[in-house]
Amino acid sequence: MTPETSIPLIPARSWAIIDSTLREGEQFARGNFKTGDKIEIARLLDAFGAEFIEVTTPMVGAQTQADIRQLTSLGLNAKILTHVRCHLEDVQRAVDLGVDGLDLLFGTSSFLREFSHGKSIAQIIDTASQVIGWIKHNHPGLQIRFSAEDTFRSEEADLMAVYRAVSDLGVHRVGLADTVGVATPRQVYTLVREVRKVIHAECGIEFHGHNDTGCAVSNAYEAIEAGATHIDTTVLGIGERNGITPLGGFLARMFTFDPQGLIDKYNLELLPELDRLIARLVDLPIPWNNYLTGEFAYNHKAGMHLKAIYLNPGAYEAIPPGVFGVGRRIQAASKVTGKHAIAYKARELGLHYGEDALRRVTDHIKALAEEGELDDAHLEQVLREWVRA
Ligand SMILES: CC(=O)SCCNC(=O)CCNC(=O)[C@H](O)C(C)(C)COP(=O)(O)OP(=O)(O)OC[C@H]1O[C@@H](n2cnc3c(N)ncnc32)[C@H](O)[C@@H]1OP(=O)(O)O
Ligand SMILES: O=C(O)CCC(=O)C(=O)O
Ligand SMILES: [Mg+2]
Repeated sequence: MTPETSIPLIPARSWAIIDSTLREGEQFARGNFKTGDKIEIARLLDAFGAEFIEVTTPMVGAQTQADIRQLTSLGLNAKILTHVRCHLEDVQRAVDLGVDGLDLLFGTSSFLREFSHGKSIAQIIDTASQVIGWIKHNHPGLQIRFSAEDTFRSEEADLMAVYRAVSDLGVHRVGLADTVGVATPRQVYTLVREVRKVIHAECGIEFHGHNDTGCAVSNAYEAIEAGATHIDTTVLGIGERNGITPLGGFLARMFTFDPQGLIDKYNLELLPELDRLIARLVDLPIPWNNYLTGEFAYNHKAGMHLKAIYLNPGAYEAIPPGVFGVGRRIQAASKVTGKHAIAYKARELGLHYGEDALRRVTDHIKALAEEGELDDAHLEQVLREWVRA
């Protein structure tokens, strides 16, 4: 079987991951990583192939500063960015910690202008100009990103003024942040296209999407379709409230467009280890329906599915689990099973039935399962006894 040819090609080389487990993830209810945890997370993300790792602002305190220093001295391939307010003091504290870049932000919505920092758009641009100017003059090698926090509740004219100004000031990326998770995929697509028109061609576009309304993955996808170059993720999606675009969900989405590109770019089989590591550190189970690595993400049960799965797993799987280091589970013991699944199970046990016997044992198994749970061991027992009977 050849894959569907109508799937568009979005080359994996056209975008990069900024994993923010060590920044947004620290804003998760149970995210409070110790130095050793941070090193373990950073090393695993680096081994996975994440292009960027975003860490918390050094303004948090002395321990966080020391941790950033440790992380930047690990010699990772991933570039380390620190997330700081657009404020000279924060920036000056950050530049000596060995980071590769600074992710600046300033809220542009009326909510944040009124209730967070109290600055007008003109004052935001003026401050951005001072801060960016200072970085470029004193630390020209640092990457600079400027994000308009709460982008999707900001006035479009204000946004365009801010993005045009910071692009003219020479930032490497601008950021669009769906801070309260309210944006729809179409809004994200449209706004990214608009922003592209006012910034310089070499300036990247980053998207940061919260998941309050369940659109974090689709919004990240739409951002890329519209020309975004960088997507913020966290492992398992941890972050403020119910979090942001999860690394695994985002990769699952993008895999379908350019499987080989993803395989070449990342060590995808490390994803389960990353998910397990973060689940352990935040003391929560991996959700049962988690993208790719959830306990039942590759569980197949219905008879109609099983018949086809045995012939070609691609019939009911968009993404082959082995690529991400996970296995599939065939659940043949249930009331929704069918004769093909039962024949297959029997063959695995070295048992063979004629057509009639297969129909009868299948019906018997379905009836048993309708009365109560039937596990694999019980199914095996029934199949063996049936042959002897
Ligand atoms: C949507 C997001 O996730 S944004 C990132 C959120 N990240 C963080 O908050 C990082 C962790 N934060 C901290 O450790 C602390 O909040 C600090 C060190 C940054 C600041 O601490 P404090 O001085 O005690 O201030 P506090 O947190 O109560 O209030 C926020 C301050 O930041 C200011 N501020 C908010 N946004 C910005 C901005 N983009 N640029 C500059 N200043 C800003 C506010 O005006 C307020 O300062 P003010 O008291 O002078 O008005
Ligand atoms: O800096 C950014 O772009 C994102 C900040 C953030 O976490 C948010 O707006 O939700
Ligand atoms: Mg956020």
